[in-house]
Amino acid sequence: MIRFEKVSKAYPGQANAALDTVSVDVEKGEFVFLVGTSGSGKSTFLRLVLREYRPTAGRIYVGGKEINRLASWKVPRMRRQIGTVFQDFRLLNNKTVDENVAFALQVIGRSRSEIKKVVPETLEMVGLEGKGDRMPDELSGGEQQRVAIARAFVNRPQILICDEPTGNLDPTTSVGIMKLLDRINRTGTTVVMATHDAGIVDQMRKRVIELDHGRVIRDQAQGVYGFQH
Ligand SMILES: Nc1ncnc2c1ncn2[C@@H]1O[C@H](COP(=O)(O)OP(=O)(O)OP(=O)(O)O)[C@@H](O)[C@H]1O
Repeated sequence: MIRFEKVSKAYPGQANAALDTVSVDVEKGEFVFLVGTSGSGKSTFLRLVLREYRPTAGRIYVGGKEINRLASWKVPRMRRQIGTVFQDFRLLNNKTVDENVAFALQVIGRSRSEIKKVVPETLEMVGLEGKGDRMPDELSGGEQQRVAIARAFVNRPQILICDEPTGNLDPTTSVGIMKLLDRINRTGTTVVMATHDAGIVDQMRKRVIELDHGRVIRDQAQGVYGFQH
């Protein structure tokens, strides 16, 4: 589903590459944690999958297509198969919960009748039934993140990319969010999640890819956060 072949990325004016000859293969339906100290390249990896940047060298395939060869006008369609969830939720604060989730479908041209059906279903799935009329600032952090996940998942993308989704949440709330991401993964969605949350990584026992100075230094099935050497 996601394949990096000897991918390097150097930002302009930076002496060291943010990613250095990274080769990784993520199969459809996998759940993968990306770990590593601050600045090790996790966000750069995720942004390359979204083609927010192009690599300096190497090839990236998403859903079998080499995304760097894709014409710019095809990029929005490619991104539709990828949902994104961030640490800071990124909700539209002047819109209700319903509107936030519906918006993701409106921009891809779904019909009003479909939106009316799918939005409540998705809110129920993330545990927010009955909260569609609330504004984001009337929700807890955990609930806001559930809205963000509903919005990311509402068009049933093949891939969910999460950049520190529990970074602003307390441990108990984080466990709830991880259960939800696990459920989404079980529907067949590939999940790639960058995190500093050792407790969660150790609990979930999923594949762990560790980056250090832009290089993959560990790729472990059913891994833990900090490997005992
Ligand atoms: N837009 C940019 N321009 C220049 N350098 C950048 C840019 N974005 C990231 N970098 C550099 O690339 C390297 C990797 O950064 P990246 O954000 O990918 O790390 P990270 O592992 O996600 O870190 P964190 O855990 O703090 O989010 C760092 O040295 C960073 O300073």
